[in-house]
Amino acid sequence: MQAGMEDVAVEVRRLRVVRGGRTALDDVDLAVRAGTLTGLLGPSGAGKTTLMRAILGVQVVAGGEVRVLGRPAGSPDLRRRVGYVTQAPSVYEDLTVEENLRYFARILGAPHHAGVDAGQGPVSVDEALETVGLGNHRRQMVRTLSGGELSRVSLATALLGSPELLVLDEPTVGLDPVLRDSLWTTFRRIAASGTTLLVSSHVMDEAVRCDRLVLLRAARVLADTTPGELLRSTGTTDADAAFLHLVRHGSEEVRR
Ligand SMILES: Nc1ncnc2c1ncn2[C@@H]1O[C@H](COP(=O)(O)OP(=O)(O)OP(=O)(O)O)[C@@H](O)[C@H]1O
Repeated sequence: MQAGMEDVAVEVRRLRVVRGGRTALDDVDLAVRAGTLTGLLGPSGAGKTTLMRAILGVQVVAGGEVRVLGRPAGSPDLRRRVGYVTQAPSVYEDLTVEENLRYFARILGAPHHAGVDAGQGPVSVDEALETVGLGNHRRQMVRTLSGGELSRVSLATALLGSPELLVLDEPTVGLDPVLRDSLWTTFRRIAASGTTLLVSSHVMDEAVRCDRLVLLRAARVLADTTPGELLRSTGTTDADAAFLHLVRHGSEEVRR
C-alpha cells in the first residue's frame, strides 16, 4: 500500500549526488513514513551519510527532489523541526553531562525541568537525560564517559529541540552489543512518543529493530521494505543473508 502524502515525513525523488567526481547517490527514490523508526542500512561507502546530508539540506545535489515534513529540504523553518546527530560527538568534553545539556537548552529555548504538562511542549533537560538513560551520570565530566554514554549525550542534545524528525548517522558504530541494544531501546522509546527516526547503520542485524528498512548499496536503493518482508521476499532467516541475496540475485524492487 502506498503511504498517503500526509504520512510521509521524508520524500526523496530521483535524487542524484556527485561528490568529488564520484556518483554518491544515483536515482534514489524513497519515502520515510511519519512516526516510524526507519533504518538506513548499507555497507561503508554506500551513500548513507550523503543521503542524510541531502535530507538535512546541506548537500549539493545534481538532480532530483527532497521534501521533509512537507517542505523542501533545507527550508529555514525546518531547522527546529529536524534534529541531526553526526558521527562526530558535538558536545563539550570539559563540561559535565548536565552542563552540556543546559548550554544547548539555552540556545534552543528548552526548559531545564519538565513543565506542569510533562510530555507536552519542549523536551526539558531532565526529560532528555531520562530518555537516554543518563540520569545517574548528569554530574560526570563528558571526557570521562564511555563511548556509548558519549553517543547518548549527543542524542540527548538533539532531543532538546523536540524535533519531529530525528536523523542519526551511525549512532551505534564502535559500540559493544549491550550498548547497541540499549541505544536501540532508546530509539524505540523516542519513536513511541511520535517522533520519526531515521537511523543509519552498516550492521545488518540492527535491521530487525526497525519498523521500516531502506537498503542502500553503491549509491542505489536495493530495497525499501519491512524487516519481515525482506526475509520473506528473499527466503532468508537473517538480515545479512537477505542483503547478500539481494546483491547476488538483484533486487528488482523490494518495495512494500
Ligand atoms: N568529498 C568527497 N570526495 C570524493 N568522494 C566522496 C566525498 N565524500 C564522499 N565521497 C564518496 O561518496 C560515497 C558515499 O559516501 P557516504 O559518506 O555517503 O557513505 P556512507 O554509506 O555513509 O559510508 P560509511 O558507512 O563509511 O560512513 C563514498 O564512496 C565516498 O568515498
